[in-house]
Amino acid sequence: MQVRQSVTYSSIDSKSLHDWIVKAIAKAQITGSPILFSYSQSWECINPLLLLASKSDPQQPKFYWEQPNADLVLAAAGSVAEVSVPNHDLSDRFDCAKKFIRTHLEDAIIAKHPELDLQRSELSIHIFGAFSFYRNGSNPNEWVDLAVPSDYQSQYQQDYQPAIEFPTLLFFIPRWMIRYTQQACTLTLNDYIQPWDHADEVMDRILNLRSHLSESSHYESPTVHEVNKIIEVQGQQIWTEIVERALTLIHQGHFEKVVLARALDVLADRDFDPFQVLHVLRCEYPECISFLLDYGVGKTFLGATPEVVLQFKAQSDRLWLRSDALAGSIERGKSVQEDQMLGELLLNSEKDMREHQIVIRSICDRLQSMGASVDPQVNTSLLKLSNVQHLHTPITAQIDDPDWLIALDILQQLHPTAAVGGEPRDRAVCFMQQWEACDRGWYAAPIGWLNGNGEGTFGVGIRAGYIQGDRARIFAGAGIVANSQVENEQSETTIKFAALLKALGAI
Ligand SMILES: C=C(O[C@H]1C=CC=C(C(=O)O)[C@@H]1O)C(=O)O
Repeated sequence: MQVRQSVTYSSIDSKSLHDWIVKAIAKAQITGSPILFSYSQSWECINPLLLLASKSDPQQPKFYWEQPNADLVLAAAGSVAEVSVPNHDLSDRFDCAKKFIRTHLEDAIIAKHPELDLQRSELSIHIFGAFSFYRNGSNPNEWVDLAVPSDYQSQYQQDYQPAIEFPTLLFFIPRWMIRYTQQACTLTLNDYIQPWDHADEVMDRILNLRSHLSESSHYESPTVHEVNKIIEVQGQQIWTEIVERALTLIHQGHFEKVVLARALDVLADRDFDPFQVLHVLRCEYPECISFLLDYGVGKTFLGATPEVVLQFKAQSDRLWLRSDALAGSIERGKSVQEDQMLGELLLNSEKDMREHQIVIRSICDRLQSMGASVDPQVNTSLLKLSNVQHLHTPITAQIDDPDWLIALDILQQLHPTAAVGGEPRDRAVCFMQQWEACDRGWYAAPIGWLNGNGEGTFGVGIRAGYIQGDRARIFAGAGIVANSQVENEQSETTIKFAALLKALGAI
């Protein structure tokens, strides 16, 4: 990927910026604590992904989000504040996320270039991050009847400890962010201002960063790698046995549905370039959200997800909510006729509709349990992606609450939906945690952004994987219900893997 990046910017109003900084220092002195300061101006940017690739330091956190159907691209790097909850920490991660947001956004000063054509209420500090699939401290031994036999554990699981460990919560406020829509492109620079800071020094810090971003740059992807090995982490035979075991438990009434994932390790002769991989995904899957999260330690989680677990927007004392029910899959046809025939087959499949209805029901029940009123109008249609088609039902709801941070409680309640967990959830998740050989990490978990205006979107981290140097671990899961056929579920996951395998240059 060798593309010239040319960036220009409108001339900054130094006087106005200086005045804002003086105000922020005065506020920091009055409160006796640092103040988050955010400055936005219009920006001209040809390609935010290239800007991120060329201007971010490998040690810095980075986030990229491209959602064509919402006309939104966000690219951000660096960190002025972050919170992470490691695996062994038993704190409530959703509570930690809420505290983090409150602490940092409460007294923040939000400033803008006088010529930026946006209301101050439209500007906001954005926070990016992800949760892991499993909550910390969850106990997989809760139901002995779902437990794995000890010989299975020793035989298959010990070699497959996660190669890459991700925290159960990671949220960060970036040092800079590009927000790109068809109408406008804005650059936001964030800084923490201390009571003892001098306005001129803060000005220098902000202007230096802006100049760095505005210098024309050039990004050249590292030499093209070659994939030399693909390893099925658990072995196909074992996955088949797990699906059979799940089917037995479904027939015995232990649960109705469980979503079981396979993982592949893809090894190359040199390092993968995550930006290049994401670039392929964003071109191939424009109906999906392309995302990348790298928390600055050489590990990147990326993918192109067709599924939103929660989108929210605060308006007065009300929060508008949307969640996707996505479950039931079939391949794409080689001709228009075959494709239509396969689509009809999926829409009329009793097994797939049942699998899908379980997801709709579980999302609606959980929204209602939080006090939300769910819109009764639900329409199921086909979502066609390059490699696969799905049954898709968007669910919308509203909740009256003056505190938009209730969105995080709702997210906690929704995750994992029955599209990536199962039903009843606790039993299904207990089974998955014990039988799947490798930790899901951030796979199939919420990843996304929110801002201080009470808006946010969290996608489900599927069609995704981790990249660390010359190795990648990718995941694909399938919902198992009564009447699922093991071979069909296996081929469904193979079709789903194709997205990442292609982007990694493995097929
Ligand atoms: C769990 C995955 O897909 C979910 C989303 C859509 C369709 C699914 C299915 O048909 O099984 C899965 O529930 C995955 O891609 O890893």
